[in-house]
Amino acid sequence: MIDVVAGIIWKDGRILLARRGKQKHLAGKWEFPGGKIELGESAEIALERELKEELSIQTRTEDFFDLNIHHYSSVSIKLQAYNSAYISGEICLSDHDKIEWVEIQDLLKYDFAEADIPLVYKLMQKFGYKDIN
Ligand SMILES: Nc1nc2c([nH]c(=O)n2[C@@H]2O[C@H](COP(=O)(O)OP(=O)(O)OP(=O)(O)O)[C@@H](O)[C@H]2O)c(=O)[nH]1
Repeated sequence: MIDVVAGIIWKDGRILLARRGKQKHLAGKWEFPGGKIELGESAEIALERELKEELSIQTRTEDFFDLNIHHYSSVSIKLQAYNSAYISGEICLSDHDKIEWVEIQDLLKYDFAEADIPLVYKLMQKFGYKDIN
């Protein structure tokens, strides 16, 4: 099982989504940016480190949102999602090929990695979009 932390990064009422680049596992899928937690590292610090490495931005990890355990055919992941505040830095892509700042009601337009889908539904429900299946 791989421990992964992902950020629900907020700016001006929108959330940052990133699309996985061509050479990656789950290429072309949209995700909440983040990455693998290293041994001995807290989820909060891992998230800030990954966002700096992958997107070149400074963030502050805020509260825990939810976790989902998902079994892909090749790997099982424990995906922990945290709300995260964007602090500074201009986004510079390395592992992703596209980003978008998205309003909550538009989240379902994106083809998410499977492990993220329960998190997306929970997020939408939390903000009052209840009539979704
Ligand atoms: N960062 C991130 N990874 C996710 C999400 N959903 C999801 O299934 N994953 C999976 O979790 C794993 C860890 O993410 P990662 O971005 O560090 O993976 P990676 O293989 O690019 O890392 P690496 O190249 O440094 O080894 C990947 O298999 C990725 O597909 C998500 O929302 N955010």
